[in-house]
Amino acid sequence: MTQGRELAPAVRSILTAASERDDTAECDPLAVDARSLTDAIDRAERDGRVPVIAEVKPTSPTSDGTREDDPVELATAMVEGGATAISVLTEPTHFGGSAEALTRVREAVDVPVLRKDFVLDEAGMDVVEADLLLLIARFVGVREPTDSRASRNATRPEAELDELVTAARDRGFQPLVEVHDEAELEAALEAGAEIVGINNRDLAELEVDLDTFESVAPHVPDDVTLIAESGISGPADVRRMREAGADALLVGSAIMDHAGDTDVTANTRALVRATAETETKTRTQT
Ligand SMILES: O=C(O)c1ccccc1NCC(=O)[C@H](O)[C@H](O)COP(=O)(O)O
Repeated sequence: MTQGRELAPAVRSILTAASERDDTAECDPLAVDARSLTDAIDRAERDGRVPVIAEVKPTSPTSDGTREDDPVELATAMVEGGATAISVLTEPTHFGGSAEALTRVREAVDVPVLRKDFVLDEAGMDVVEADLLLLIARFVGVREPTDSRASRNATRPEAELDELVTAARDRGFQPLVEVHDEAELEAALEAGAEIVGINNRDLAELEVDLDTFESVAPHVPDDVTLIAESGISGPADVRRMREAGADALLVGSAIMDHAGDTDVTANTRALVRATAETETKTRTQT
């Protein structure tokens, strides 16, 4: 799915690192007993909370700094602020994440936990248990060329999106398929995705534009759980994404506040309580 436009150098570097990762040791496929995201969203809606998936994101290529806080303390503080689910970056080199952090977070909270990483094939799934697993449509079927001819990963076959969706479900994960445009959405739906994230961050330029969600969301069938990802900076953006049809929002930077080091409970709560009583969802099936 990456044909066409160039990727930002930081994203190329992320993909190269993903291709060369040695945490994808050959091991038995995981068998996960997953916590349901849709049930968690329903609970939030009943409580009058905007469903927010709060992200433990120590740093990133576009962050203003790094937060060194313990991931468990961050995650429990986010849940205290009303988060419906937690996303944990497990990519170590560019995001400061780890599989161990995810495991500790999942043990500490009772909400669903998303593994946010750059999974390119089935072997990449069997690293750590999580309730949801991110699959990025743009990166499926593509492996960055590696200089390391010795890298055993260079010989792993590339997978198709439908195969990865099935493989994730076979392990018990709920696959969250991330898209950025209509073509990727079509591929995600053809692959059988039931949870779709529209990423407002363009991985070619790393620029964020909330218009992306607004333009792609109307093409998402109503029976798909739809998540607005990236660039949601405050309550006004929450309202905007909800009005455009988001069932839930994935928020990292605005909660982590890498530069300001503010209270993640308060930051989460501000988003969870962003909507007034008059909330509308205008997504229509096409
Ligand atoms: O966040 C980045 O800088 C980034 C750069 C390159 C590829 C992916 C990147 N982010 C991954 C994410 O999906 C976000 O962490 C997530 O959607 C939350 O975004 P935000 O609320 O804007 O931090």
